[in-house]
Amino acid sequence: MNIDAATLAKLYPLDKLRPESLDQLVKECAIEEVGKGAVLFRAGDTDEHTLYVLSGVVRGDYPDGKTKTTDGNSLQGRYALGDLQPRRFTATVDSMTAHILKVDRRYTEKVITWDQLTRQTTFKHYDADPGANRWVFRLLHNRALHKLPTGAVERLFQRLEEIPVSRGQVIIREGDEADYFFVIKEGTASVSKLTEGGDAIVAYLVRGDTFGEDALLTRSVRNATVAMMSAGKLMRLSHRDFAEILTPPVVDWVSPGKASILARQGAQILDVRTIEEFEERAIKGAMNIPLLNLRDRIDELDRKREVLVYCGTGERSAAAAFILSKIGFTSYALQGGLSAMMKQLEKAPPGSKA
Ligand SMILES: Nc1ncnc2c1ncn2[C@@H]1O[C@@H]2COP(=O)(O)O[C@H]2[C@H]1O
Repeated sequence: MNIDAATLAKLYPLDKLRPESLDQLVKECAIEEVGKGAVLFRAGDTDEHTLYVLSGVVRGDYPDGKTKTTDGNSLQGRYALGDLQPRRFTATVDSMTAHILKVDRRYTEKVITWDQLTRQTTFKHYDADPGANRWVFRLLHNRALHKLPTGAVERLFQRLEEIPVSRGQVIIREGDEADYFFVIKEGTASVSKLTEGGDAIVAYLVRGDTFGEDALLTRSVRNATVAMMSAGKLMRLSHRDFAEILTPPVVDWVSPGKASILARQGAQILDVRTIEEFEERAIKGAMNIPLLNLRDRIDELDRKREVLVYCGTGERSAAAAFILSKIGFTSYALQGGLSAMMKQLEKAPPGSKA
């Protein structure tokens, strides 16, 4: 069974979306053909997907013994299957086969928010040309934004300010004070760092990519130079708006007490200070990836486990938690940094019941 925008347009609440939003969402959808007895989710599960029964029959068994049936060939198939989280019932395929459409719940929510926002006549960033809005859909893939409540996504788009940029223009210079966070609306940019051998390009950025968050979060100077490789447009967010809208929902702070519980439950402990600082004193069992190397060494972390990040005070760990969130890690930044954690460990060493 193929999925196209017309199929999505029959489903609630996707039927309200603009064609360009449906076209983007189609790319994120998967249809699975499953056989009788397959369990789609269990009561109590929490997961990232919204499911629709496109064909076949699915039985829902509630913990109290009640059951309900969803027939994909009837109107019921137009509504998401038991969309509350955690799941209220166990969903099992009851027909010989069923076709189940699966889509990332949080991405869908963000697309719906953007779509509704652009219908407001006061909204300044909507462009009737569908191609001109591609940066938005790419930006919405940024996993850090998935943590933003709907109101914050609206505020983010309202406060972004568009600026035209020319080829070769330096947007951020390594060592400068920080003022703005940027999203690329049109064009490409390079990120370079000063090395002993001169400037070295470390990354290329394209439409929908973001940059400039490190210095805002660490309250230090820019750690790289970002220059435009082509003319284009940037969207920028002031330091103040970044701190108000993006930092609180994206960076999850934990107290030393909660951090010890996370560590006991198997979270990876990541120290983002320099090698010298790490060698002098560190939390037992921690791995060291200095903040400046984190983007290049991300593969050393286990994506399936939570990451507890710490540094000296909390500022570098906030930036690290932001970088990790962007690519889908569940990460926490330790409030108060290493010394707060050391005090906690003296009170309750690992393995103790406290
Ligand atoms: N290796 C990298 N890959 C991608 N982006 C980077 C890399 N290093 C630095 N940056 C970005 O370049 C920006 C320079 O300014 P900031 O330090 O505020 O934030 C930095 C990051 O957003």
